Amino acid sequence: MKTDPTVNKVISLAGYQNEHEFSDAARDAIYHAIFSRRDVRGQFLPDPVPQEVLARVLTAAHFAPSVGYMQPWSFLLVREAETKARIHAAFQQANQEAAEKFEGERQAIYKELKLEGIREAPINLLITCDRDRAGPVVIGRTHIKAMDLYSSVCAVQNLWLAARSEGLGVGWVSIFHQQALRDILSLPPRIIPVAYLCLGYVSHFKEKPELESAGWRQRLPLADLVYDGQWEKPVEEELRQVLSEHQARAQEKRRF
Ligand SMILES: Cc1cc2c(cc1C)N(C[C@H](O)[C@H](O)[C@H](O)COP(=O)(O)O)c1[nH]c(=O)[nH]c(=O)c1N2
Repeated sequence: MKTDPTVNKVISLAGYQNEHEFSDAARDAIYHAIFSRRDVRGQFLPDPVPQEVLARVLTAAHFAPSVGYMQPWSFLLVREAETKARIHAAFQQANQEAAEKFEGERQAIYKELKLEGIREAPINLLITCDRDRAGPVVIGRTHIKAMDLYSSVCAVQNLWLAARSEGLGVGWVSIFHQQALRDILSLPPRIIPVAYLCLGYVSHFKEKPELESAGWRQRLPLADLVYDGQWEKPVEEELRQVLSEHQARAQEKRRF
């Protein structure tokens, strides 16, 4: 393989665009994980998750980017049935309150949705953010304090994708009063409960987001969300078409 410095491209029969890109198979695997990842609520199997597998997905989470390399996350494993039952009761209370926010047919659909797998998933995992992990001044967080929270969310996404590649489902449950999680899991005040996740092997991964299948909400057209230099100024038609085509390919699980 050779690099043509004038165009900064690798010239090779293998069809690589540049010397840093993954092989086709590796790249396909990354996109496959992204497009086939699902929020899992109702398909958990009781099969135990081997420690090796759990260690791999937690390591993936720990290698997420973080503001000022703060690594504000911790990973609180919840595996005892009794603690899960308390968490589930907290969910049920909050979920009842949430259902009341919708009216008529919308409320009926809401009540039909299964929005957690707390008791069925063998592992529940709380990913947190320690707002004091790296002292009062953190590179990149001086003006926007929420950057540490965003960093913990990056860890969540790493774990979610790694889990998909392991055949493990992940479901995010956020229908809680934060104080309930704090009380049940003894979190000190500086610790923010960022993501309560249900984790385990699954009978199957659904093709589409469950909220899409339930008619709650559809995936938005990407081309309408990409702007050109100014808020809501559309990009050129050619790029809009390429974006639409890629969204269709992703939805139909065709190769990129
Ligand atoms: C911050 C956050 C919080 C929640 C979620 C996600 C995220 C990112 N999601 C999952 C959400 O409904 C799901 O991601 C979308 O419906 C899209 O589906 P897929 O994840 O693509 O399957 C989610 N799902 C659920 O059943 N109960 C919940 O409380 C939550 N909470």
